[in-house]
Amino acid sequence: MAPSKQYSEGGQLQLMDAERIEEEEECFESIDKLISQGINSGDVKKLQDAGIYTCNGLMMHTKKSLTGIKGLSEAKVDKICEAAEKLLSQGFITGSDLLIKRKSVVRITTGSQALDKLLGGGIETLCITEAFGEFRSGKTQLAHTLCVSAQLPIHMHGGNGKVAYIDTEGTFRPERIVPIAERFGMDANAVLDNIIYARAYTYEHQYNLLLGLAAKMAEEPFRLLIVDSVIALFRVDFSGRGELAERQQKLAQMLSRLTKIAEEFNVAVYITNQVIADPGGGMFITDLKKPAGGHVLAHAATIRLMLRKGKGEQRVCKIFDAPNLPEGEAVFQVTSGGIMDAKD
Ligand SMILES: Nc1ncnc2c1ncn2[C@@H]1O[C@H](COP(=O)(O)OP(=O)(O)OP(=O)(O)O)[C@@H](O)[C@H]1O
Repeated sequence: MAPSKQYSEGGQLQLMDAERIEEEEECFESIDKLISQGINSGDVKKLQDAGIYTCNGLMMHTKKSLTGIKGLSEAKVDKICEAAEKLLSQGFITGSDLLIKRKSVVRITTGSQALDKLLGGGIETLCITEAFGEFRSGKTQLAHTLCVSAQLPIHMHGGNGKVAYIDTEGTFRPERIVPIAERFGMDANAVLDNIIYARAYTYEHQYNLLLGLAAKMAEEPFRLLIVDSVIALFRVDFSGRGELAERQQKLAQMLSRLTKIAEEFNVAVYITNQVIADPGGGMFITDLKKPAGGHVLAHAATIRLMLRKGKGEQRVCKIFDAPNLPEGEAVFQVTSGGIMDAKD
């Protein structure tokens, strides 16, 4: 079996058997397994061509959307879903079983202990974390740091996995990865090789990139997906009040896709968002800002972080909304080595 990469104690990439990675990454059932349940390989191929690579992912589609795939009749879809149900147990589970399932959550360090503490350990897999704030508030720098820390071994508070980066504003800088990797004692070239990057130019392109990602995530161990920024293209491609309803509907579809990726592949999804003026914010406070994307984004993001500038290179992160984190703030700093604790 071909060797693949893993990290040593010092965080350097090492070679390890692909077999071991597979053992660790059995969090989903490959779509190929449907063949053992009597589904013919031609139909499995049709599912793959439609971007469905796992049985878990299949169960996240409605029958209506599956019958929309060319060559799949209603009867075939029924048979496929029945076969997938046999492979997965998708019904009710007990609270204790859910607690065991939640143990698979990985928390990826942000590079700052203060910020990690605020987040209960770091950026979580299985959900969407949104960071919003004004320009230069550190959203993209946090994304760059996570690109590296997601590759650290678990015992170093990393995710031991690859990273996918969708850039809608052209702000990703591979050269920033180099000093950040060095700071964590990792080989910068290997770290860059483990990041797959795509620049999106339209909201449709952004959505199609997500569909294509399923194939890659089913093949290799990914632990982090970044979309920086999730909303920018929607704000360009839909203009005015007249298109707002359609924009929100398409945004909801995109966010639903992100949630499904997080759950299907045990991946942390980190998205950045812009802020807009909040005219209804209050009579006495001028210059009040709120996150863009309205209720649709508010409901999709599990953990919402508000970033703002502090003194000098310091930045402040406030928990804006999170189901299981107490309210609080943490001060951190942007440095050439990425996000770090603030030095007073
Ligand atoms: N190499 C570096 N060393 C130290 N600080 C840096 C470095 N690179 C960027 N920064 C800091 O990070 C800030 C930019 O932060 P970032 O790009 O994350 O902002 P953002 O919140 O994503 O804003 P925008 O909405 O404009 O993309 C810069 O203003 C600078 O203060």
